[in-house]
Amino acid sequence: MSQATQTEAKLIAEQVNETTDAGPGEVSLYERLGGTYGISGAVDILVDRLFANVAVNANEAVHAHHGNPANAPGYKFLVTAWSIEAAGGPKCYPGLDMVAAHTSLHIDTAGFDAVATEIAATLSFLGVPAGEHAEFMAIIEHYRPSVIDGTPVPALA
Ligand code: HEM
Repeated sequence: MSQATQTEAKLIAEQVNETTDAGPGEVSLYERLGGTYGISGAVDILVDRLFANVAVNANEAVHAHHGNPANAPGYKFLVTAWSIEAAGGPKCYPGLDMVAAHTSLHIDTAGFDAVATEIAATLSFLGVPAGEHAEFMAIIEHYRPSVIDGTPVPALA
Protein backbone atom coordinates (compact mmCIF):
# COMPACT_ATOMS: atom_id res chain seq x y z
CA MET A 1 0.00 0.00 0.00
CA SER A 2 1.38 3.41 -0.96
CA GLN A 3 0.38 5.22 2.22
CA ALA A 4 1.49 8.83 1.70
CA THR A 5 4.30 9.97 3.92
CA GLN A 6 3.96 13.23 5.79
CA THR A 7 6.22 14.94 3.25
CA GLU A 8 4.18 13.62 0.30
CA ALA A 9 0.96 14.70 1.98
CA LYS A 10 2.34 18.19 2.52
CA LEU A 11 3.30 18.48 -1.16
CA ILE A 12 -0.11 17.18 -2.26
CA ALA A 13 -1.76 19.66 0.10
CA GLU A 14 0.16 22.46 -1.62
CA GLN A 15 -1.20 21.31 -5.01
CA VAL A 16 -4.76 20.89 -3.73
CA ASN A 17 -4.70 24.39 -2.24
CA GLU A 18 -2.74 26.10 -5.01
CA THR A 19 -5.59 28.13 -6.49
CA THR A 20 -8.03 28.29 -3.58
CA ASP A 21 -7.65 32.06 -3.24
CA ALA A 22 -10.00 32.53 -6.19
CA GLY A 23 -13.76 32.76 -5.46
CA PRO A 24 -16.30 30.13 -6.59
CA GLY A 25 -17.58 32.35 -9.43
CA GLU A 26 -14.12 32.93 -10.85
CA VAL A 27 -12.68 29.48 -11.48
CA SER A 28 -14.10 25.96 -11.38
CA LEU A 29 -13.93 23.78 -8.29
CA TYR A 30 -11.66 21.53 -10.37
CA GLU A 31 -9.13 24.34 -10.69
CA ARG A 32 -9.52 25.40 -7.07
CA LEU A 33 -8.70 21.83 -6.01
CA GLY A 34 -5.41 21.98 -7.90
CA GLY A 35 -6.64 20.45 -11.18
CA THR A 36 -5.64 16.95 -12.21
CA TYR A 37 -2.51 16.83 -10.04
CA GLY A 38 -4.28 18.07 -6.89
CA ILE A 39 -7.28 15.77 -7.31
CA SER A 40 -5.12 12.74 -8.19
CA GLY A 41 -3.04 13.29 -5.06
CA ALA A 42 -6.12 13.61 -2.87
CA VAL A 43 -7.68 10.44 -4.34
CA ASP A 44 -4.41 8.55 -3.88
CA ILE A 45 -4.64 9.25 -0.14
CA LEU A 46 -8.43 8.74 0.01
CA VAL A 47 -8.41 5.30 -1.62
CA ASP A 48 -5.65 4.01 0.68
CA ARG A 49 -7.80 5.14 3.61
CA LEU A 50 -10.97 3.55 2.16
CA PHE A 51 -9.25 0.21 1.52
CA ALA A 52 -8.05 0.17 5.15
CA ASN A 53 -11.29 1.46 6.74
CA VAL A 54 -13.00 -1.20 8.88
CA ALA A 55 -16.45 0.45 8.75
CA VAL A 56 -16.36 0.75 4.95
CA ASN A 57 -15.24 -2.89 4.61
CA ALA A 58 -17.95 -4.21 6.96
CA ASN A 59 -20.01 -4.70 3.78
CA GLU A 60 -18.81 -8.06 2.35
CA ALA A 61 -19.37 -7.05 -1.27
CA VAL A 62 -17.37 -3.86 -0.75
CA HIS A 63 -14.62 -5.81 1.01
CA ALA A 64 -14.46 -8.27 -1.92
CA HIS A 65 -13.24 -5.29 -3.98
CA HIS A 66 -11.43 -3.11 -1.43
CA GLY A 67 -9.75 -6.11 0.22
CA ASN A 68 -7.70 -6.77 -2.93
CA PRO A 69 -4.75 -4.35 -3.20
CA ALA A 70 -4.48 -5.12 -6.92
CA ASN A 71 -7.71 -3.13 -7.39
CA ALA A 72 -6.18 0.06 -5.99
CA PRO A 73 -4.53 1.52 -9.13
CA GLY A 74 -7.60 1.09 -11.36
CA TYR A 75 -9.95 2.31 -8.65
CA LYS A 76 -7.77 5.37 -8.06
CA PHE A 77 -7.87 6.10 -11.79
CA LEU A 78 -11.68 5.79 -11.97
CA VAL A 79 -12.39 7.82 -8.81
CA THR A 80 -9.91 10.49 -9.93
CA ALA A 81 -11.50 10.81 -13.38
CA TRP A 82 -14.99 10.86 -11.84
CA SER A 83 -13.95 13.60 -9.40
CA ILE A 84 -12.31 15.69 -12.13
CA GLU A 85 -15.54 15.66 -14.14
CA ALA A 86 -17.81 16.19 -11.13
CA ALA A 87 -15.76 19.23 -10.06
CA GLY A 88 -16.20 20.83 -13.48
CA GLY A 89 -12.93 19.73 -15.10
CA PRO A 90 -12.52 18.06 -18.50
CA LYS A 91 -14.81 15.17 -19.45
CA CYS A 92 -12.60 12.16 -18.92
CA TYR A 93 -14.53 9.59 -16.84
CA PRO A 94 -14.77 6.25 -18.69
CA GLY A 95 -16.51 4.24 -15.95
CA LEU A 96 -20.01 3.17 -14.97
CA ASP A 97 -22.66 5.62 -13.80
CA MET A 98 -23.23 5.80 -10.03
CA VAL A 99 -26.29 3.51 -10.11
CA ALA A 100 -24.66 0.78 -12.21
CA ALA A 101 -21.41 0.99 -10.19
CA HIS A 102 -23.09 0.33 -6.84
CA THR A 103 -26.35 -1.64 -7.29
CA SER A 104 -24.85 -5.07 -6.63
CA LEU A 105 -23.06 -3.81 -3.49
CA HIS A 106 -26.30 -3.09 -1.53
CA ILE A 107 -24.77 -0.12 0.28
CA ASP A 108 -26.81 1.15 3.24
CA THR A 109 -26.83 4.54 4.97
CA ALA A 110 -24.09 3.54 7.42
CA GLY A 111 -21.89 2.35 4.54
CA PHE A 112 -22.41 5.58 2.62
CA ASP A 113 -21.75 7.68 5.72
CA ALA A 114 -18.52 5.77 6.39
CA VAL A 115 -17.24 6.70 2.92
CA ALA A 116 -18.49 10.30 3.14
CA THR A 117 -16.74 10.67 6.51
CA GLU A 118 -13.48 9.39 4.99
CA ILE A 119 -13.79 11.80 2.04
CA ALA A 120 -14.39 14.73 4.42
CA ALA A 121 -11.48 13.59 6.61
CA THR A 122 -9.15 13.46 3.60
CA LEU A 123 -10.13 16.99 2.53
CA SER A 124 -9.48 18.16 6.10
CA PHE A 125 -6.20 16.24 6.26
CA LEU A 126 -5.04 18.13 3.16
CA GLY A 127 -6.16 21.49 4.52
CA VAL A 128 -8.78 22.14 1.84
CA PRO A 129 -10.55 25.38 2.85
CA ALA A 130 -14.13 25.35 4.14
CA GLY A 131 -15.71 26.64 0.91
CA GLU A 132 -14.16 24.03 -1.40
CA HIS A 133 -14.68 21.35 1.25
CA ALA A 134 -18.42 22.13 1.42
CA GLU A 135 -18.76 22.32 -2.36
CA PHE A 136 -17.16 18.91 -2.89
CA MET A 137 -19.16 17.27 -0.08
CA ALA A 138 -22.39 18.68 -1.59
CA ILE A 139 -21.52 16.88 -4.83
CA ILE A 140 -21.00 13.61 -2.92
CA GLU A 141 -24.33 14.05 -1.08
CA HIS A 142 -26.10 14.71 -4.41
CA TYR A 143 -25.25 11.15 -5.50
CA ARG A 144 -26.35 9.48 -2.24
CA PRO A 145 -29.71 8.27 -3.68
CA SER A 146 -27.95 6.68 -6.67
CA VAL A 147 -25.43 4.85 -4.49
CA ILE A 148 -27.87 3.64 -1.81
CA ASP A 149 -31.24 3.20 -3.54
CA GLY A 150 -30.29 2.94 -7.19
CA THR A 151 -32.19 6.17 -7.90
CA PRO A 152 -30.70 8.02 -10.88
CA VAL A 153 -29.91 11.70 -10.22
CA PRO A 154 -28.96 14.30 -12.85
CA ALA A 155 -25.22 14.69 -13.40
CA LEU A 156 -23.97 17.96 -11.90
CA ALA A 157 -21.26 18.58 -14.48
C1 HEM B 1 -21.03 9.64 -4.02
C2 HEM B 1 -20.28 8.67 -3.49
C3 HEM B 1 -19.47 7.73 -4.34
C4 HEM B 1 -18.76 7.97 -5.49
C5 HEM B 1 -18.56 9.29 -6.18
C6 HEM B 1 -18.21 6.71 -5.93
C7 HEM B 1 -17.44 6.53 -7.07
C8 HEM B 1 -17.16 5.30 -7.63
C9 HEM B 1 -16.58 5.08 -8.93
C10 HEM B 1 -16.16 6.17 -9.90
C11 HEM B 1 -16.48 3.74 -9.13
C12 HEM B 1 -15.94 3.01 -10.39
C13 HEM B 1 -17.08 2.55 -11.28
C14 HEM B 1 -16.61 1.62 -12.39
O1 HEM B 1 -16.14 0.52 -12.10
O2 HEM B 1 -16.72 1.99 -13.58
C15 HEM B 1 -16.97 3.11 -7.93
C16 HEM B 1 -16.99 1.75 -7.69
C17 HEM B 1 -17.10 1.22 -6.45
N1 HEM B 1 -17.56 1.87 -5.33
FE1 HEM B 1 -18.13 3.79 -5.19
N2 HEM B 1 -18.57 5.73 -5.05
C18 HEM B 1 -19.33 6.31 -4.06
C19 HEM B 1 -19.85 5.68 -2.96
C20 HEM B 1 -19.46 4.44 -2.55
C21 HEM B 1 -19.73 3.86 -1.26
C22 HEM B 1 -20.53 4.54 -0.14
C23 HEM B 1 -19.13 2.63 -1.25
C24 HEM B 1 -19.03 1.59 -0.16
C25 HEM B 1 -19.57 1.68 1.02
C26 HEM B 1 -18.52 2.42 -2.56
C27 HEM B 1 -17.85 1.30 -2.97
C28 HEM B 1 -17.48 1.02 -4.26
C29 HEM B 1 -16.94 -0.25 -4.71
C30 HEM B 1 -16.65 -1.47 -3.84
C31 HEM B 1 -16.71 -0.13 -6.07
C32 HEM B 1 -16.13 -1.18 -7.06
C33 HEM B 1 -17.22 -2.11 -7.51
C34 HEM B 1 -16.64 -3.19 -8.40
O3 HEM B 1 -16.06 -2.86 -9.46
O4 HEM B 1 -16.75 -4.36 -8.04
N3 HEM B 1 -18.74 3.54 -3.30
N4 HEM B 1 -17.39 4.07 -7.05
